[in-house]
Amino acid sequence: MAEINLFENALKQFRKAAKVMELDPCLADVLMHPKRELTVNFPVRMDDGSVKVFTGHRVQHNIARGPAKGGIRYHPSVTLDEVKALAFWMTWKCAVVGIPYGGGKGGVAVDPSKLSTGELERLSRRFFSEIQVIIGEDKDIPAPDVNTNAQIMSWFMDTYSMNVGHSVLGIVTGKPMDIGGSAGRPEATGRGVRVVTEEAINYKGLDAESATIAVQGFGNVGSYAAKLIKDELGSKIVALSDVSGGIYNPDGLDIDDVIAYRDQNNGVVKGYPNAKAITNEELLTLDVDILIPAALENAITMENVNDVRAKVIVEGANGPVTPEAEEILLEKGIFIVPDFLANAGGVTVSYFEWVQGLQWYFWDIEDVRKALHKIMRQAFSNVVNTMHKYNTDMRTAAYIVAIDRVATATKLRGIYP
Ligand SMILES: NC(=O)C1=CN([C@@H]2O[C@H](COP(=O)(O)OP(=O)(O)OC[C@H]3O[C@@H](n4cnc5c(N)ncnc54)[C@H](OP(=O)(O)O)[C@@H]3O)[C@@H](O)[C@H]2O)C=CC1
Ligand SMILES: O=C(O)CCC(=O)C(=O)O
Repeated sequence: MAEINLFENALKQFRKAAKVMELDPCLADVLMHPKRELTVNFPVRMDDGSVKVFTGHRVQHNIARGPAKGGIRYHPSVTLDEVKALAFWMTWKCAVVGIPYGGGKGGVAVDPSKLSTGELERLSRRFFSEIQVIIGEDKDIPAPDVNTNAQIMSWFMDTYSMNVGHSVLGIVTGKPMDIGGSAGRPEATGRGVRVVTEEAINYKGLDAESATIAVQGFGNVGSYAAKLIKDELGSKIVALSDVSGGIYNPDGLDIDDVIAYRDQNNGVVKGYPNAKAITNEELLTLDVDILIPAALENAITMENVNDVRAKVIVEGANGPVTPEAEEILLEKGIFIVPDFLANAGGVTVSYFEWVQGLQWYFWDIEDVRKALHKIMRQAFSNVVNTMHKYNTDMRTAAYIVAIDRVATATKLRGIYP
């Protein structure tokens, strides 16, 4: 299979929307370029006394509407192009939900499961110090993404705070609540997925309680999405997976039980007793009402798109469907809630966390959830209305809403006519 360049794919989506909305080509040009790209190669002392050099990146795609915002990922396949694509999507994500940020993203090419806790801490602190030249609570605010978590955010916050000599809560989001994290941030991306799934169910005239759902990826996003959709919408989660493979039960899985099993089983769902084992490939092509890819990018490509049978796809992950595969899904009439709308719940609660940190005043979880639901519902409705207005698909409509906001800010700030 030809190598997929994630940034090129992201630009293809953008160009499609720019054409539909007849965006000024000069503006399109500036909006397609990342503002800053920083690559750092940095040494980390390993437990055996040796020193290894790691490579990481931080990209700020656009800062017209506010500071750059976006997570940091640890994964062996991290590249600059991947981080550029993820930063690009963050710009549209923040704009589509109307929070005052631009887009940023970071990543380190590393398999964290191969590091001891000490090595992971040293790598995290050194990487954060290396990118400190471009980050700041009013410049660029990192957060968790794949394989990073609240502990790593604590090390980031502590490293920055040590370097400047006082505690800076607003430098990073996704922190534990004891050091300025927000109630509801761990569940936030999954909760946002739950809200747009409910909206999609209503929009498509499906019945929430009889709807069958398959979720690929059982980490932060996938596990909370599965739990909240089952608990709050009453839908049947019939299949789940992680990198080790999938599990399937046509009567519906008990998500709390699967989470408990995973937590006692080295973090994997493989071997869960009350279900049949399936592969990740089989999960993606199950005959379900709703498919939620919530693992990594490029899950649905030209290789498997013709086998996809879901009626609705809610993209929990960033970039799970390639542009070519999407055209086929759209021809088949499959309704897709695009990534930067579907998974915007995380950055929305990160925004709440940042605001709380700047004010040193913290909200109750009920207030966080209420504000999140309102923003996600409003964003879904804006995108559906735009889809009808332009007679287009949901992703293109989401780009149109978001591009319009960033273009307006860019024009107001000058330079462009
Ligand atoms: N965390 C957040 O707030 C947000 C995350 N996202 C996006 O959501 C996606 C998931 O992120 P998140 O949940 O945070 O990451 P996590 O690291 O918490 O979880 C990732 C999950 O995906 C699984 N996985 C990895 N590779 C594969 C594969 N090839 N096939 C099946 N499953 C796989 C992992 O399995 P295993 O554990 O076995 O490796 C794990 O269950 C990413 O695209 C991320 O960018 C988007 C918005 C916000
Ligand atoms: O919470 C955040 O700031 C960003 C999370 C993220 O990286 C994403 O939405 O892809």
